Amino acid sequence: MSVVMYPWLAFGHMTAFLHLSNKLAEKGHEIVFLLPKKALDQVKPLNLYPNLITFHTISIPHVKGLPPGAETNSDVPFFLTHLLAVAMNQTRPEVETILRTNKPDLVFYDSADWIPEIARPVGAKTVCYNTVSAASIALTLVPAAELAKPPLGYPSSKVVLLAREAKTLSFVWRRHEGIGSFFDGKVTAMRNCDAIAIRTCRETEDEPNKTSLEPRWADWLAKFKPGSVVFCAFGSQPVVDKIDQFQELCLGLEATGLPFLVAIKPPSGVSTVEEALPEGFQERVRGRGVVYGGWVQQPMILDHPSVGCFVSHCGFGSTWESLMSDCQMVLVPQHGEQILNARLMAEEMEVAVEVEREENGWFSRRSLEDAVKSVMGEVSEVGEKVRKNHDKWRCVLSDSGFADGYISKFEQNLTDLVKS
Ligand SMILES: C[C@@H]1O[C@@H](OC[C@H]2O[C@@H](Oc3cc4c(O)cc(O)cc4[o+]c3-c3ccc(O)c(O)c3)[C@H](O)[C@@H](O)[C@@H]2O)[C@H](O)[C@H](O)[C@H]1O
Ligand SMILES: O=c1ccn([C@@H]2O[C@H](COP(=O)(O)OP(=O)(O)O[C@H]3OC[C@@H](O)[C@H](O)[C@H]3O)[C@@H](O)[C@H]2O)c(=O)[nH]1
Repeated sequence: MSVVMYPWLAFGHMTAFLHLSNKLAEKGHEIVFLLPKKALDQVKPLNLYPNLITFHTISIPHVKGLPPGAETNSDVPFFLTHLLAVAMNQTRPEVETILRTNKPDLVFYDSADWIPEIARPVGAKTVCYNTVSAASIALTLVPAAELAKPPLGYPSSKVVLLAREAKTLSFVWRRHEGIGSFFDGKVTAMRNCDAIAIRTCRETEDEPNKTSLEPRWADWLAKFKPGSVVFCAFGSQPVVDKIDQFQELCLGLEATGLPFLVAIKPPSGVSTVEEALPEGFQERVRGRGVVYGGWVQQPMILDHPSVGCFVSHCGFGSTWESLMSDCQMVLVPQHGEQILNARLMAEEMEVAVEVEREENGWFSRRSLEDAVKSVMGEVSEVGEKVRKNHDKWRCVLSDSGFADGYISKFEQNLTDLVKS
């Protein structure tokens, strides 16, 4: 089959689409992968089948209100995400031309809800591929009487939001000029496609990677004892918005006394992470702690023998990557969808520890320090419990028959869809 993929302009989505592309290419299918120019450097190394997966860069137009040159979510503050959706909508003519030229059998998309309208005339079937958890979809898209009330038949009493956390979902129904609401867009995307796919269960992020870890990090990590370093990463988007919370995070890691590497975007109001660091912090942690504002090779860092703990924001990509690693996991989710991923890991599967928050939703350096120590301490009941459960899950999820079964069935469904 020939397939075109056009994911939402966020790394968490692009990487998930690329992992699926690898699985389809492994079966011999051809993929044209559409993405903004700026994302190419990060996404290209994940391509395991360059003979079958071709990247095609799309020009993302400037929209008033977006930072100049913004092309992906990592260039855009969270509260302006809707403008990135406006920019993506303006790429429709370019994508239409690509579909007319390529005449694919299938087009995969998640956010660009107009894809079915331009795919149908060229005879292509469409798949709305959801890269976030089924729980997040259920709580945001199934209309319920109360905000974020789980719909009928929802299988968990633990993967839920507290009342104050549910308030963060108000953006779902907020209408924006020209694009309507997030809810409208997602429902249109789901209604008009020929098939809905959801990324769930065994993930593909544990693919062997062809490149090696950058020497600057490999050399730095090699200085520390096996399993001793805390790696903290908050995804590709700026998520810790407030400078005070950013500093609590740094101070909490400092207080653990362990070596640590943080990869995070700067908070609002500053342009580099260095400007936001607490006073005297760099001098105090020199030699054992680094806070870095650029892109790092996360899966490879998680795989490094010196790394023993992953402090994560619970993006769904990072959630799967941490599950497949053998790091202890500490969770500091920032938004509704990430909070649900955290509940799944901490409450339902009991493989991780979620950092406690105060009534106002903030976490303190002390709560972060406690959470890290609870999983890294040599004699810790909690640490032992989550490690044991995590080992069990990793074993189940890594079994090769497990993943292959899913992919083969999925490929068969796609073949039937194309023939139908
Ligand atoms: C703060 C607001 O953020 C903006 O959200 C965009 C981000 O949305 C993330 O997550 C979701 C994606 C999907 C999806 O692809 C398909 C679905 O059927 C449902 C969802 O739901 C969510 C989701 C759910 C709950 C929640 O609290 C969320 O924050 C998101 C996506 O992964 C991320 O990459 C996007 O950037 C939103 O546009 C809004 O304008 C902002 O104010
Ligand atoms: O420096 C970096 C940052 C990120 N990454 C990779 O980029 C991906 C990030 O994806 P995540 O899903 O974890 O997080 P993001 O915040 O980028 O994603 C976004 O879309 C997916 C949603 O589940 C998240 O809630 C949303 O924030 C991961 O595969 C991670 O390994 C790096 O390799 N290096």
